[in-house]
Amino acid sequence: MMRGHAILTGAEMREAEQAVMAAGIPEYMLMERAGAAAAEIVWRAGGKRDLLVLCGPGNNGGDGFVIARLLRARGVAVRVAALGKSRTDSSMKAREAWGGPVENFLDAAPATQIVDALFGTGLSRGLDAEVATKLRALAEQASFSYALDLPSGVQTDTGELLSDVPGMGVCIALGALKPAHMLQPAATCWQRLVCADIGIETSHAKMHRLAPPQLHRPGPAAHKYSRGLVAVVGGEMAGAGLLASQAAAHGGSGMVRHLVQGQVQEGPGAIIAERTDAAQDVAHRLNDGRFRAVLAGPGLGRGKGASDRLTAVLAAGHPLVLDADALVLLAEEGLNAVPPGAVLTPHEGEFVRLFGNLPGSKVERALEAARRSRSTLIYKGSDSIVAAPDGRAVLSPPGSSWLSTAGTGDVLAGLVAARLAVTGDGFRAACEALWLHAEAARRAGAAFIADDLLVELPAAIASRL
Ligand SMILES: NC(=O)C1=CN([C@@H]2O[C@H](COP(=O)(O)OP(=O)(O)OC[C@H]3O[C@@H](n4cnc5c(N)ncnc54)[C@H](OP(=O)(O)O)[C@@H]3O)[C@@H](O)[C@H]2O)[C@@H](O)CC1
Ligand SMILES: Nc1ncnc2c1ncn2[C@@H]1O[C@H](COP(=O)(O)OP(=O)(O)O)[C@@H](O)[C@H]1O
Ligand SMILES: [K+]
Repeated sequence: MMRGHAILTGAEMREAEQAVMAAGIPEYMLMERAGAAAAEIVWRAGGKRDLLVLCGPGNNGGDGFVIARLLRARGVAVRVAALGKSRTDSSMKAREAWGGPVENFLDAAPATQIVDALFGTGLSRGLDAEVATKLRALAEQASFSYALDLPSGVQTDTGELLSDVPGMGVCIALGALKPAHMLQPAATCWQRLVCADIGIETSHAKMHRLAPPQLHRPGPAAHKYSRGLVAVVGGEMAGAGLLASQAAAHGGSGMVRHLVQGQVQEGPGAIIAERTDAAQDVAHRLNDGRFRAVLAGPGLGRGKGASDRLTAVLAAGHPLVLDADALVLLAEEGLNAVPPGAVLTPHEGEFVRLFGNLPGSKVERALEAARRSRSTLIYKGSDSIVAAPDGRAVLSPPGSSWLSTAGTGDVLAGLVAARLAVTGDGFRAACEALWLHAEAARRAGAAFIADDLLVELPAAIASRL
């Protein structure tokens, strides 16, 4: 599977930094690397436009002093404004190397470009109100704004805003991404995110950014069963099952059987829709060893009939994708009812029903839920997370907010079922489906409805072959 950028928490970042230092590279050299990488980004974006670097008391501020020095050397009119004294050895050294005037932050006049190097991963509380207000004013008056590592006020591991954070142009992540670069509300505080390599070892990271998948076209020996047979078990709301089954068909599976409750609705001829009103009809149809994935939940319903259908699904013993009403029904029975090894796709409401109000960041909650349910999760939202019981997590960057419309979750669930049937790997399937879903939404543009995502899926898949 293609791996995206590594994501490290603040503590993991410090450990990685310690490892580099243990290998003989002093902290100040890392600061020079960070400052040089960021200065290059600022130089390419803003050239010789006048620049104000806002430096805090810690190493984030130290990085700022390095940027100021390097861009001054390139002929940029640089001013520096600091929030008090520099308190770390490296930042004192960087300040000394700058050697130029240092204005008082609260008195600083605006500039065409600003670098926010007030606080990074060391932020321990929200900014004082007057500091936050001044930062907003300077950011709003600048044409180019850069947040160094993180915008000041953003909590590194949770993505919470501990104080008011102005919108920034570019966020320059240093060494590795941090959870806040993917999590809401932080992840919408900038227009562009870049990650600067500073030589930190990240190969051990358990968290990664969602990467475009590497997909494969069917080989010459492929046939519909070898490509993966999917069952979508529908219920009371026919439309949801129809959306999910079409997504499963377009998502790359070889064949989709849609087990419908009630009248079979008009749908694509390629999907084998069968009326299976009684739970034993579902059980009978699923008694087929060729199924590589069974999806239940979209439009299932929550009454006795739905519960019986779900029981038949669980008893069949196939690889499972459980969404929507299936999750609500399972939540009523308690976590032990969740079959280990399934892929669960809860939105926030379903997540809380299943797992209660878990503490911690969204990633921590996702990982804890995956561990407790022994299942792979897609914890949905504008910062969807794939989490596995073994501690792996993949975080998706903010996607199209037009996805916030009915039925898009059904499409995602169908896609997961398709990719599970193709790959046989729940975690991989979840990541591939999440990427394809986001890509289909991107291609669909504005004001789409869930059905429009289906039309975009072939192109989304073709783009990754
Ligand atoms: N790790 C790495 O590999 C590398 C890290 N690098 C860089 O280091 C950055 C992390 O540096 P850092 O740890 O010194 O923390 P930083 O964000 O500068 O702030 C800490 C200071 O701020 C203070 N403070 C906190 N909140 C406050 C508030 N609301 N209002 C006022 N004060 C507040 C806090 O004081 P205290 O909480 O103790 O009161 C402390 O004095 C990282 O983001 C990256 O830019 C690179 O140089 C190279 C490689
Ligand atoms: N504001 C948003 N930005 C990006 N994606 C979103 C947003 N809101 C919802 N989504 C995505 O849209 C889908 C909605 O799924 P869900 O809530 O289950 O809807 P439904 O049950 O109606 O299909 C999920 O994939 C979710 O991650
Ligand atoms: K910052």
